[in-house]
Amino acid sequence: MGLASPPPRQAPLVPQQWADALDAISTSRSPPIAIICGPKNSGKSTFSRILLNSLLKRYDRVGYLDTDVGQPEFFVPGCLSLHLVDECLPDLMKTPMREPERCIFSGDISSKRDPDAYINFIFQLYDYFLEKFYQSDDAYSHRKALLPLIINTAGWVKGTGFDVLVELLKYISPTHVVQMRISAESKNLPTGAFWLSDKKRGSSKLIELATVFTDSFNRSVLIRKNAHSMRDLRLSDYFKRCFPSTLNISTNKELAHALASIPPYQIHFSQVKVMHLYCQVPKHEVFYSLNATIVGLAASSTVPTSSARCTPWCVGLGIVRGIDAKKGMLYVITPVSLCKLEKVDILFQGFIEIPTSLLQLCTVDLMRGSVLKLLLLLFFYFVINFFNF
Ligand SMILES: Nc1ncnc2c1ncn2[C@@H]1O[C@H](COP(=O)(O)OP(=O)(O)OP(=O)(O)O)[C@@H](O)[C@H]1O
Repeated sequence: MGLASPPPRQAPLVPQQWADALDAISTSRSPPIAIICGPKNSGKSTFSRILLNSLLKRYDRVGYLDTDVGQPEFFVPGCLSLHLVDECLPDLMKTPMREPERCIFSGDISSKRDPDAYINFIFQLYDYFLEKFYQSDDAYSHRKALLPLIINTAGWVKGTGFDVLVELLKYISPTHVVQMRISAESKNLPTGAFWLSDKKRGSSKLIELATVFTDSFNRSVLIRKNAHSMRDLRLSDYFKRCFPSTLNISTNKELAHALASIPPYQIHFSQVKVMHLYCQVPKHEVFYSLNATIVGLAASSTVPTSSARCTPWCVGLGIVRGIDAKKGMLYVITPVSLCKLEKVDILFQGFIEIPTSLLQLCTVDLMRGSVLKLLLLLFFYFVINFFNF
């Protein structure tokens, strides 16, 4: 019987069709490279997580390429990241934040603004995975253990998203393509190997899966997530890492106060190059434009030399808390360790916004400081004037 409104669950439902697919992928002879695609909210992430745990029964480590910049699985919004997971996920309904093996700052929560750059970011992460973890090393008479890879995609079905997916599938040529399908056919991807021209025969195994929840008319019931608040939550969780875990920060208010009082890193303008990813900023405004924004921190020394289209790896995010134009200083808060930070010489700026709850409270804190200063100044002004009089 179908479920009209699925209740919140502690563990995912794994129907037989899903179980068979998991079995087929995880017992394949060579380490699988599986791409999971299909409409939004159709269960791609849930299936990917179950697959991850399933593969960890056979492999010590599993690669996970997170391409959804709007709702990332393991890292922060605006980043594409490659993870090497070596422990089963304890909770399959949500994933904890993880430090990525490699990360690229795209600076946006969608691929639409610059699909070409976005595709190149995925290729760069994939090429890195292939080179490091998917090539046997016969020249040294011992074989590296190859790792399987899961590539979870955003809900790309139509328009630019569809074109991005086609490019991705052509380039990667995965061993398995898992396609989630819902009952509304017009919202699904085409069936079969839609990314290949007729003449070619692909080697990928195609698996089509139905979503798990249906109503009494057998129509798919999709559980929508609040993407905006999930992004804010991820960013808050990330910046909580600026503090020791022993410090009990449970509300956004506490986090905002803590962020407002932490001593920031001081970076001289001359130490960094600012790269605006989606807009041009007049030269004299470049540093001012960073004030109160989130930036991607990267080091030019990390640009992979293998390809012309490569971008420097991102080591993490920072909040530019203030700018002192006279001293030529930027004040940045970040959980990135000092040894990584020392190599950072690029600040990427895109459209990743500081969660409003943090921004308002930070501003209130800063304003409170300014108001106090103003009151003191007024007080001294009146005292001086009073005695002069
Ligand atoms: N097998 C399942 N068991 C329990 N809940 C599920 C299952 N599949 C999906 N859901 C629920 O449906 C919602 C959407 O699932 P999920 O996040 O996996 O979809 P998605 O296709 O990855 O979405 P998006 O494209 O937005 O990233 C989630 O709340 C998830 O918990």
